[in-house]
Amino acid sequence: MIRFEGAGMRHPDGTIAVEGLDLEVPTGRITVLVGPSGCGKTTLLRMVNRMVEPTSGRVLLDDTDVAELEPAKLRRGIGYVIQQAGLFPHRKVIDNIATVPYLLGWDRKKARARAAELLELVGLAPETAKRYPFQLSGGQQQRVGVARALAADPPVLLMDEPFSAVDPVVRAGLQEELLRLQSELHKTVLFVTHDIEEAVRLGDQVVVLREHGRIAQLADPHTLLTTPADEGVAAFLGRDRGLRGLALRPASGVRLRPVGDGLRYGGWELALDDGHRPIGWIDRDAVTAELHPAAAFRPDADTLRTALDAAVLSPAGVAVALDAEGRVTGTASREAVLAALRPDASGSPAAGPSATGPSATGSPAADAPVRTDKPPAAGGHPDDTGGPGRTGSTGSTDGADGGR
Ligand SMILES: Nc1ncnc2c1ncn2[C@@H]1O[C@H](COP(=O)(O)OP(=O)(O)OP(=O)(O)O)[C@@H](O)[C@H]1O
Repeated sequence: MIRFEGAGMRHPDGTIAVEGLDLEVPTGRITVLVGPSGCGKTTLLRMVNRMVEPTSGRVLLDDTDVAELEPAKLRRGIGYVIQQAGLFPHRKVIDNIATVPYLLGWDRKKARARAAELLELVGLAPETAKRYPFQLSGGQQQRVGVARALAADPPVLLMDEPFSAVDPVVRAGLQEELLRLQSELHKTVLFVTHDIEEAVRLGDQVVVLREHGRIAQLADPHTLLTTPADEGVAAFLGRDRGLRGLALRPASGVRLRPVGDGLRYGGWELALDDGHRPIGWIDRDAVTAELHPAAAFRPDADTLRTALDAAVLSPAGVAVALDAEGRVTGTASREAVLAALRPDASGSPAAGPSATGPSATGSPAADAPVRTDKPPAAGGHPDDTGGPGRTGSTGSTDGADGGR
C-alpha cells in the first residue's frame, strides 16, 4: 500500500503544487488521480518514486517512508510509464524492455528472454523486438512502455497519462489491455489522467482532485457518477455522467426475449445462418432482400452501454444477444436494456463496483446468469408470428418487444 500522510510540495518560487494530502492507495488495485491541469497530479505521482521530494508530510510504501530508501533502488522496484512512452530511441525494443533487468545485473540472455515474454504479454508480435522505437506506432510504443515498466515485476506501477498521446480507438485498446493485465498481475497502480472517462473505466477508486492536490471526492466509479460530492465534482464529471455509468454496469442483468418466441419484430426479421448466428435484419416490406447489420452484445461479457448501443443501432429496435460462439441467445429492446438499470434488476451496483469492467474476469455481477423471460400465459406480441421454422409461445413481459 502507498500512503500519503499530510504530503505537501511547495516549489522554491513559493508555488504550492500539493498541500496536506492524506490518501491511501490500496495494494493490488488501480487508483486513478483525475483533475484539472495544474492540480498537482504529476507532483503526487512523482513523490512516490522520489522524483519529487515532499516539502511537508511523507509518503509511505508498505509502511516505510520512501525518504529512507535510496532513490535508484526504490525506482527499480516501481514501474513508471509516462506519456509518449519515453523509450530510448537508440535502443531496440527488446533492450528498451530489458532496461531494468540490465540495471539489476541480470545476464543478457535472461533479461532478453524476460523482455520477449513481456512483449507477448502486452500483445506485440515477436518481430517487434528487433525494431527501434521510431519504427513503431504511438500505441505500440505505449505497449512497449508498459512492458518496460513491468520487466522486473515490480509490485507498484506509476502511470502518468500513459495513453493520452494516442487516438481514441488505440487508447480504448490500451485501456482494455491494462485491465486484462491487471486481472492477471494485481499490481498496485497509481494512474494519472485528466480524462474522467478513462478514470471511471480503469479505476477501482477514483480520486478527483482540485487545486493544490486537495481531494474533492474519493469514490468507486459508480458512486462517483451517481453521487458526486458537490456541484464542482458534478460539473467536472460532465452532463452525461448518467449515460457514462452504463459502461460500468454488466449487460448480464438484461432480461432477454428468448429466440424461441420468434425473430420477427414489426416489419423486420432477423436472418440466421445454419449455426444460429445472425446474418442481418431483413425488411419484410422491402422489394429487395437487403440485409441490415444486426448489432449485437454479449450478456456475459459486455456492458449495458454496448447493449443499449446495439438496440439503438438496430433497425428493428432490438439488440441481438449472443453467446461466446456468436450464436443468438435472445433479443432485448431498448426498454429491456434500460429496465436493467432499475435498482431491483440483477447486475445492480449492489454487486460491487465493476472496476475492471464486466469483460474482465472477477466481476461478480458479470457472472450472474442471464435471465430470460417466461412467456406470458396468454396473448403475445402482436407482430410476432414466429421466426423461420420456429413456433411456440410468443410475447414478453418486460417490454422486450420490437416494432417500429
Ligand atoms: N518547477 C516549478 N516551479 C514552480 N511551479 C511549478 C513547477 N512545476 C510545476 N509547478 C506547478 O505546480 C502545480 C502542480 O503541477 P503538476 O504538474 O503536478 O500538475 P498536474 O495536475 O499534473 O498538471 P497537468 O495535468 O497539466 O500535467 C502547477 O500549478 C504547476 O504550475
